[in-house]
Amino acid sequence: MNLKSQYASITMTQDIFHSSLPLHLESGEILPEFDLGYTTYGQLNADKSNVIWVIHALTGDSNAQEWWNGLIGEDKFFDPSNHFIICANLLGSCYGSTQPFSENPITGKPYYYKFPQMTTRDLAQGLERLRIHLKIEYIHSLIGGSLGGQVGLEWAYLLENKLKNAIILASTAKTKPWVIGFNETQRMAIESDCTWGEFHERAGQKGLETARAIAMLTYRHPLDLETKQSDQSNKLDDFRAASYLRYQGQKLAKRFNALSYWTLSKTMDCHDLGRNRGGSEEALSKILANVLAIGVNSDLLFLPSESQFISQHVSRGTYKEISSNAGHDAFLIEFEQLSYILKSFYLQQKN
Ligand SMILES: CC(=O)SCCNC(=O)CCNC(=O)[C@H](O)C(C)(C)COP(=O)(O)OP(=O)(O)OC[C@H]1O[C@@H](n2cnc3c(N)ncnc32)[C@H](O)[C@@H]1OP(=O)(O)O
Ligand SMILES: N[C@@H](CCO)C(=O)O
Repeated sequence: MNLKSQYASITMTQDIFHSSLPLHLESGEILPEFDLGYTTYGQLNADKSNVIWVIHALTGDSNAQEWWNGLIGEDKFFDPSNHFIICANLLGSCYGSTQPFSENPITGKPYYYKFPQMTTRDLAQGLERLRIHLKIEYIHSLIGGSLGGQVGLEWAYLLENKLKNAIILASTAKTKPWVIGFNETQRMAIESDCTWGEFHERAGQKGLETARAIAMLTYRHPLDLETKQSDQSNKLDDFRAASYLRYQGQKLAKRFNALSYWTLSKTMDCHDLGRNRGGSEEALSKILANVLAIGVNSDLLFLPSESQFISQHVSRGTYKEISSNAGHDAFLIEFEQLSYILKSFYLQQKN
């Protein structure tokens, strides 16, 4: 299906890939079949060398040109006039891919709370199926931040020499207890919603609001809130920071569901590139692609040292840092710095 692009000259397609073959998950469970919603921008060039594969973060979707609009689009760093850009909605997420509200073909009913646990390795396997389906033999660059970076690392490991560059932003080779702890507080918020356990798409939505409010405090830096959410008058209540977090919670709950959120946060928790591969250092050293690991100086969730670790242990690694008060989410916001970092990374390869 072709959709009308906001740019008349650029081709944009949106489709759903259906895999009728089972996906054997790391947990030992099996997903009998699955869908992946995906979007492409631009066209594959004659020598099939211009594929840019974007991997979204926790609550993103496949419309990469919308949520990464400072990086992807006409005259942006990744320009669909030159690149064939693909982004697929990750397994477990609710934007066109198989997720807890999808029908389990074995029972004929939605999975709901019995949706299998998925790892970032499983999610990468899902993307690999789509790559094969699209007959893409070579990926010029994959790029992803946070959860998208975790999946990106797993996929870079699997792709071996089918990938030239992996750009991993604000992410990690193995999820630290700090992040698992924050994710657990968010799941506790969801569990405390009295509708959690019910069998409908709004189950746990109030809890999801609280979960997102907690998460926002890990995606921002205290200085960011200080700058944007300080109150001018001598207030005793109704602080801006409070309404900001409530608003952010409501905003997410309108577009996401608690079961997908739960599933993907569990996926993030058990991310470990080195599992059954001799540890993180060993696994990183086996990645054949050039790896650009980008940290954010104010990231309180995935620390810059975790991105440095990635760059130090892959065989061809570069580390760059975004300087920002925005915190973790700077990778979704600081487009100018990001474009500059990417430009210097690709230039360095030519020399
Ligand atoms: C269908 C879809 O949307 S698909 C998925 C799109 N999202 C993704 O892909 C996930 C990645 N993106 C993100 O996480 C975010 O969009 C980011 C990080 C890029 C930017 O976050 P934002 O929420 O836009 O930025 P910020 O933290 O500055 O908050 C601004 C919002 O808070 C509101 N706000 C700011 N201060 C306050 C306050 N004191 N009280 C209430 N609301 C406030 C603003 O009005 C604004 O609202 P809006 O989003 O309705 O315009
Ligand atoms: N803000 C990101 C999560 C942090 O990487 C998202 O909502 O996808």
